Amino acid sequence: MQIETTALDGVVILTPRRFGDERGFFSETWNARAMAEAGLALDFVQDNHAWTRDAGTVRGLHYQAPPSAQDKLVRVVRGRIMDVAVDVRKGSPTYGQWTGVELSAGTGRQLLVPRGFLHGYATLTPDCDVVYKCTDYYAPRTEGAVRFDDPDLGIDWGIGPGAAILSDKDAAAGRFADLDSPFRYGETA
Ligand SMILES: Cc1cn([C@H]2C[C@H](O)[C@@H](COP(=O)(O)OP(=O)(O)O[C@H]3O[C@H](C)C(=O)[C@H](O)[C@H]3O)O2)c(=O)[nH]c1=O
Repeated sequence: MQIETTALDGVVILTPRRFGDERGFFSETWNARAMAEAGLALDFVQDNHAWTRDAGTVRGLHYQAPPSAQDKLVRVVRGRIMDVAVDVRKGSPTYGQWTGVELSAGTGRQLLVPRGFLHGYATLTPDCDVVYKCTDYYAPRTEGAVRFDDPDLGIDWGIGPGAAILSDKDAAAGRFADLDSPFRYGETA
């Protein structure tokens, strides 16, 4: 498994090895021992699968607050997305900064988004299947959300200037400047 760091400490790109042959390929997309050996021992308890019909759709930016904070391991099994993490750990030297990584079925790249980060993605193709593992269960009452197009964040989602397709919930999300993040840099609980 190849591991690449990003500008945000803790947000890492994982690319599992693919064994190709005349039939296609085989890949171990997650291996607890390999992750632990890489210092990424995470106890995932929930797998998610989101199918999105149209390109130009944005899901996010969301987090779940402690005690339901989630680390997420995101990958794409059909199509291509721009996967984005925003640092919302108070006291972090990269607080309010974002990183975007293209994930696709073609590359098999995965993004590890730890607790303490807002997460969202934009679909760059129609008919996108995104699957991701979480280290805590769904707890909607603990959810925090920020508008994907907040000017204070300045995220380039790779979907051009046209209106993004959003859920009503995401369209009503608040400003980053109004966020009272429950996360603090250096705290893991
Ligand atoms: C997240 C979630 C949702 N649901 C139900 C609740 C709603 O009836 C329906 C759609 O939920 P929502 O609109 O919150 O889905 P997304 O907009 O894709 O939300 C996700 O978007 C970004 C990318 C994230 O990282 C989070 O995992 C999550 O917030 O699925 C569940 O039953 N369990 C869950 O874990």
